[in-house]
Amino acid sequence: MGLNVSDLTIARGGIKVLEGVSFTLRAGSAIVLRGPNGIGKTTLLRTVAGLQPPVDGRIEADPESLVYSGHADGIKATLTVAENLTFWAQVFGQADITNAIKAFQLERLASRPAGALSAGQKRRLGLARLLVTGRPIWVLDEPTVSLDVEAVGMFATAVRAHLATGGSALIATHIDLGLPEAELLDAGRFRARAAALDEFDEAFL
Ligand SMILES: Nc1ncnc2c1ncn2[C@@H]1O[C@H](COP(=O)(O)OP(=O)(O)OP(=O)(O)O)[C@@H](O)[C@H]1O
Repeated sequence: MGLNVSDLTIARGGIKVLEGVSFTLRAGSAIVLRGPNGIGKTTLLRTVAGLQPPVDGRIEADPESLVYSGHADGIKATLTVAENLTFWAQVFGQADITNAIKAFQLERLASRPAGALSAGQKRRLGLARLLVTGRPIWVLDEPTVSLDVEAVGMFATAVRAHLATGGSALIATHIDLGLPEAELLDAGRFRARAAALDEFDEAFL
C-alpha cells in the first residue's frame, strides 16, 4: 500500500509555497524530505495527511493507512506513559503496547505521568505512539527534535523495522537519521514561482 503524489500545489496563508510536487512512496521504503526553513515541508506533510486541502494536484492513498506526527507530541500529561499508549492503541483498534514500550526504552518510565517526562522522553513517547497505530504509512514532521543520539538511533531502528514489515515513511528532517536506504526529496526543487504582477498592480508602480 503506497502513497502517490502528483503535480501537487500547496499554499500556506493563501500564498503558494510549493508547486509541481510529485513523488511515490512505496511499501517498504522511506523518503526523507529536506529543504531550508520556511520552504514548505510542514505544509506539504499536513496536506498529504489530509489536514489541509491542496490548491491543485492529486494525493492517492487510503486515508485510513496514514498516521501523521507533527511538531506537537500529542500526549496526555495526566496519564502515565503506559496509559497514553493504551489510549492510542484503543483509538486505533490495537491491543499490544509492549513493542512500543520496548522500541523506545520506556520500561522504567511506564508508570510515570507523561507530564513529568523530560522533553526528549516526551518525544520518545510521542514516537512510540506510531507503533500502536498499526498504520502502514508514517508521515513525520521533525520527529527527532529533542532526541539525543541514542534516541535518534532508537527511532532509526523503529523506522527500519517498520519498513521491513512493508510499512513506509515520509519524514521531514534537518538531521542525518542514519537511514542511508531512504530516498532524499529536496523540497527546494518545487519552490513556487512568485505570483506575476497583474495590470492593476503595475499601474501603481
Ligand atoms: N499561519 C501562516 N500564515 C501565513 N504563512 C505561514 C503560516 N504558517 C507558516 N507560514 C509560511 O509558510 C511557509 C511554509 O512554512 P512551513 O512551516 O511549511 O515551512 P517548513 O519548510 O516546514 O519550515 P521549517 O524547516 O522552518 O519547519 C513559510 O514561509 C512560513 O513563513
